[in-house]
Amino acid sequence: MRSLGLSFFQDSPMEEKLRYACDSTSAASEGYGSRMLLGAKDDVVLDWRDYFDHHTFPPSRRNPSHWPIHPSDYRQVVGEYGDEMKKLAQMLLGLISESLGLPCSSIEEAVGEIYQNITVTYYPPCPQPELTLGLQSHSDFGAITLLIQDDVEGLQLYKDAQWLTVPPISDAILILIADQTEIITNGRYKSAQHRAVTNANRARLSVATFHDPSKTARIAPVSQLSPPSYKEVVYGQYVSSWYSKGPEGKRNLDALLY
Ligand SMILES: O=C(O)CCC(=O)C(=O)O
Ligand SMILES: [Fe+2]
Repeated sequence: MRSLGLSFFQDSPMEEKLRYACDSTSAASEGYGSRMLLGAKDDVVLDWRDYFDHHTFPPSRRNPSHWPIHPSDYRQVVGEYGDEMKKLAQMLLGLISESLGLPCSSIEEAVGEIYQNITVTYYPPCPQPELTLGLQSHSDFGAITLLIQDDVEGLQLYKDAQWLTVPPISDAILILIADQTEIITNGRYKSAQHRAVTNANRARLSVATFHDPSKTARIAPVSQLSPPSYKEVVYGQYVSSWYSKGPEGKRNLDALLY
């Protein structure tokens, strides 16, 4: 999966990449995009990254003709990778449920049908890394994210009021709890606040596989873990507000706290 992503970003001519350009006016649309955005003060670059987003579940959203055609096994590998990651995500949600004394299916039932997106992110070397981030501080807004990275440092986690660099173990799958799991477990599991930094010398690649509820799902803490500390939210409204206000750490989740 990583080598396919790298091949797309490093070997495809720009003209080929732009054939898959996503709709930059709508959030998380499928395809190739670049977020080398200028901030309000027009000399501030917000995110230093290129990415390709694939919609892989439910099956009705999966349309491999939207994905790169080179290398020749690209579409098949993305499909199989999505299938395996979904099974792993379901197993993990089951184990998290059981660890809280809940039936194995509790969190998955609260999430409902799983929407899966696979985002390959390419962070080119950045000539002045001290001026920008690869990806600003956020927690993922869905239920659970499975992340793989290459051997280049860049991912950082916020813990105990400081940023810790995650060792880039290239054959590990990193599990990131996301906001809806924090709500459903009533804060017993916390979503991970993270960001990516850039460096001047080496490009970095990561593949994040997000598992989210449907936009119409109503998400609330499970009744067994009451009294609820978080207000119920319609997932689609949560995502819209996340995109319109921006992440700034975990402020969108904090806004739901009683
Ligand atoms: O590149 C990384 O390691 C992190 C990517 C990420 O956090 C995201 O896409 O939400
Ligand atoms: Fe993330």
